[in-house]
Amino acid sequence: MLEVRGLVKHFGGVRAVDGIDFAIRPGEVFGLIGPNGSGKSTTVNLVCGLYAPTQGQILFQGQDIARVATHKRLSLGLARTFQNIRLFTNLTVWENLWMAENAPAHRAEAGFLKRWVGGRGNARERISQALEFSGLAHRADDLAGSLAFGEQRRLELARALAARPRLLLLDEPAAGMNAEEIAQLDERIRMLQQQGYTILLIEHHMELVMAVTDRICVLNFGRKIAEGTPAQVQADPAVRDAYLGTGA
Ligand SMILES: Nc1ncnc2c1ncn2[C@@H]1O[C@H](COP(=O)(O)OP(=O)(O)OP(=O)(O)O)[C@@H](O)[C@H]1O
Repeated sequence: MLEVRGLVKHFGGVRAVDGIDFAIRPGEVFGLIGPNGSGKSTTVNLVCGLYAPTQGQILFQGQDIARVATHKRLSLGLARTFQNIRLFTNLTVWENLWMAENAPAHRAEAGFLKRWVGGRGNARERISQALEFSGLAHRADDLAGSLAFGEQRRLELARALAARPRLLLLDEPAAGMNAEEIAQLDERIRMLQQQGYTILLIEHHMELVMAVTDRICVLNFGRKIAEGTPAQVQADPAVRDAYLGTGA
């Protein structure tokens, strides 16, 4: 589904990502973890197109997208949520989803009026489903800015889903959430996987990562130090060393 080969990103003298490789299989939940500053966000930004790589390939369904514009990546089926919530706070919940449904990726498919009345494959129906899935149906007409923090995070997820991605990038979705919200997030990630989504999860909350991922890639100082199942990476001395300084 997504393969990263020899990916490098330097910011001046900082080697934020320093030659990493990994491959995500269709239908899996793939975790990307590592201590602060290890290169996770930079990797996600490279994959979704916010940054151009210094070197390396990003293959999405076999096509090298390393130089493809962000909105085109969205149309190919790559959507993300942000670590820092980025919603249109002056629009309603429903309108935020409608904007996503009508992302540049889908604009060419039908005229405005046709889309507005829900002509293109029932956009309204899909928005309803995204609202239902994220537990926000009762807040559809409220301004996004008036939602509680946890609800805004759910709206971020719903918005990414409304773009109908094949690969969903979740950038620290549990940040700032309480235990109950994290349990709900855990459940939602599993449901999305059952529905056929492929997910790249960047997360600091280890319990969540270990519970929902199939495989994990561990970064440290911009390099991959381990890859494997949750059990394998947890038992890896290099990983324990990177996190706790208590390895081999
Ligand atoms: N735009 C930038 N300009 C310069 N340096 C940057 C930039 N973005 C990231 N870096 C540096 O690159 C390195 C990797 O940062 P990155 O944000 O990718 O790490 P991270 O693993 O996502 O960290 P965190 O867990 O704290 O979010 C860090 O040393 C960081 O300071």
